[in-house]
Amino acid sequence: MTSQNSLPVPVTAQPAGALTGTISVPGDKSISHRALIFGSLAAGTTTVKGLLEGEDVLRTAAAMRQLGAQVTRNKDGSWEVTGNGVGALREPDDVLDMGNSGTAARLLMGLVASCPFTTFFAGDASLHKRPMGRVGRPLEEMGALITSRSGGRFPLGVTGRNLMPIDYELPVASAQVKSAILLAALDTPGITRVTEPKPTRDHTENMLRHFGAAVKMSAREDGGRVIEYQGQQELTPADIIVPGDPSSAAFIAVAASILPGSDVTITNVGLNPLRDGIFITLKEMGANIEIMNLREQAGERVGDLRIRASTLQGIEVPPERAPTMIDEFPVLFVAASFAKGKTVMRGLEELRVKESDRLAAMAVGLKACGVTLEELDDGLIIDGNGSAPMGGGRVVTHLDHRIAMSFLILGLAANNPVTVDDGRVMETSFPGFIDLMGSLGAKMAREQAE
Ligand SMILES: O=C(O)C1=C[C@@H](OP(=O)(O)O)[C@@H](O)[C@H](O)C1
Ligand SMILES: C=C(OP(=O)(O)O)C(=O)O
Repeated sequence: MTSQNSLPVPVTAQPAGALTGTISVPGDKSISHRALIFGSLAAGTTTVKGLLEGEDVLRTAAAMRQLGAQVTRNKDGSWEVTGNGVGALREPDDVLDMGNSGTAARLLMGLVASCPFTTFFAGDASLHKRPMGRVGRPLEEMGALITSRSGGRFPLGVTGRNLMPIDYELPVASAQVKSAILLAALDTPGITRVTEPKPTRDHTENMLRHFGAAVKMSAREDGGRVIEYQGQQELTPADIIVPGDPSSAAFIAVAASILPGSDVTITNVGLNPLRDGIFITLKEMGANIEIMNLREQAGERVGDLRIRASTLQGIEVPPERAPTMIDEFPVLFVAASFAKGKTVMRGLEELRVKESDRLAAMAVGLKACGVTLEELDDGLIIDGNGSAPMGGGRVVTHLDHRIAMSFLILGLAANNPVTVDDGRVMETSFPGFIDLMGSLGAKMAREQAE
């Protein structure tokens, strides 16, 4: 893992011309974590193609090995995961280091809650600030024992037990909490029921089905969803092709929309209807995004995106859409900074507990780049005048990959270069970001060490 063992590497984006070309983005981070986890629980070997080889996912790979699965990379870039069946994990002989990854941390807490041993977890400075009680509480209700620092934060230990199923309504819209409970339910007799008032990404449910398990999902009249899982079903190995990450594609979609003359095609992008809110929102703002070649791949919707530059208008983003684009708000804030008029984005209190407080980090950086905005408790109102912001300045990324990439996109289209203080953290979700952007014509460079 590179991002923690070396000095910060500032990266600068220079104002650029049109972006053009056809590319694909690295694999979906959410699906990649789950492919490794479920592959490790099925008895036999699962081959995974297109796995995201970003630091967050490599943490999950390392953790699954520590828990007794065989996880290997083939020469052709595919991965093989061999498990021993549900309930067959072994006690790790060291702490599981989850690095910067909230998804790895929370999903694996759920997974080990039914294992008859104690698993210790730690992570980086960003992860140690993030709330884990939201996962710890339902797991304790099921019978697991969580020992943590005050406030339920990392580092912590999860002592697994024979669990009881629960009927749990999520207090926050979180696919990580939902998934942690479903993973705890895998080896728990009886039916576990999770209700989500606002539907969140359903990759865990899709993948359980892909591995042959029965999952009942029902829609409520008020728009919520109920997921029921009968524990102790066997999982059958099932090969996976991971689609490109829509959260990564979003950076390029915004860049191509705001850089005049751009015409970029991104092939093989995951377009799960619970992940595509950013593209719907950009289109509502006037972006020219064409979705082509829609298809189904390993239980997930996939398509190609063609994005041509356009003039964006400010809009009000429906707060109920937030869960379908929760990681894309930082780059949407950038798009809104180039739009004409006010863009109102609310219902975003969850952004305060991501890798950084993304509302605060973005507000400070955007203001330093000359953007007019109002920071609310639960969102931002950005008032654009339809032309490029001034840019300039050096932005603090707070160990947050999405803050780093968002400001580099802003720097491409602003009047002056933008520098982010540390680009290493982009490796967590988008390895090769600088080179891929360069292949489209963007100018981004790491500062040379003296
Ligand atoms: O389940 C997942 O893979 C994820 C869920 C989301 O987090 P929350 O569950 O905290 O909303 C998202 O922000 C994260 O990047 C990935
Ligand atoms: C919030 C994110 O990830 P995680 O919660 O897995 O750290 C993200 O990738 O934007």
